[in-house]
Amino acid sequence: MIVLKLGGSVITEKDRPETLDGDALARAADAIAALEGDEDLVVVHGGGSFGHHNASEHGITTTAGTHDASAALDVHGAMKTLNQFVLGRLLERDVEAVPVHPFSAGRRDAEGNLQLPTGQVETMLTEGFVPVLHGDMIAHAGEGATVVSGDELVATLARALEADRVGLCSTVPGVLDGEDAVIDRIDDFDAVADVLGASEATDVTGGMAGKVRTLLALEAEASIFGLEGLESFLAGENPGTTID
Ligand SMILES: Nc1ncnc2c1ncn2[C@@H]1O[C@H](COP(=O)(O)OP(=O)(O)OP(=O)(O)O)[C@@H](O)[C@H]1O
Ligand SMILES: C=C(C)CCOP(=O)(O)O
Repeated sequence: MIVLKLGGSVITEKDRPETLDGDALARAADAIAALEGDEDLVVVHGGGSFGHHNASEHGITTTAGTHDASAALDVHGAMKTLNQFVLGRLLERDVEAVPVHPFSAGRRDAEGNLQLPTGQVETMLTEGFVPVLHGDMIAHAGEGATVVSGDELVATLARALEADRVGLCSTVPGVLDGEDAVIDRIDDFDAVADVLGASEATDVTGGMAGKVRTLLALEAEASIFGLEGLESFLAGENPGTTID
């Protein structure tokens, strides 16, 4: 069982609102379609230039919510638009991709912890589908609705489904050190904290520091790599940075 996140920074042009990077998405879809064997795959995608701009305009983050349904739907609608593009590129390649919209499926409790039932995802997998989730809005006790990042969804799914492998395909070839070289392995947040930054583009969910923190908390080993590493990751290798 593999849980794979396609970073919004890879599949969109993150600096230009609601702009797809069609070539990059096609390459990612090619790599997924080439996955051999009968390994289960769950795909999660991030927002990139879809979702983050809308959330930022409304002042919505993962902790600061809104009770304004039209603001929530603005962000959710942008993410559904991107989800349609991702599904479309996968379907064109005969990947049996089906959507799961987290806004309709999960919630956060008053402490902000994500609760995401996964029965539908498990049944989809058993029936031969590739579930495709995405960063989204989510009902949040006491806050209205907040943003849930694709990274959080990956971590929650990996735990619930007992994933063997977790991959984050981003726009960088891995986590970079102070000299921009890829760090091979990270097992301690403090050892790398000073090189981990936010995203360079509009991003309400935490950039690289948030990713490393989230992945370190997982039991399964995880990899962060660029588009050029996606095929080898799906083939069982460990491109980029391994987080354990
Ligand atoms: N030490 C680091 N190594 C690599 N990237 C870093 C580092 N510090 C900060 N970054 C930034 O983190 C970005 C990746 O995080 P980002 O959240 O944008 O990725 P994503 O998950 O692909 O996109 P999205 O959040 O839209 O889904 C890089 O593009 C880079 O700007
Ligand atoms: C709704 C939004 C902003 C999606 C956030 O998902 P991410 O790009 O994985 O951080």
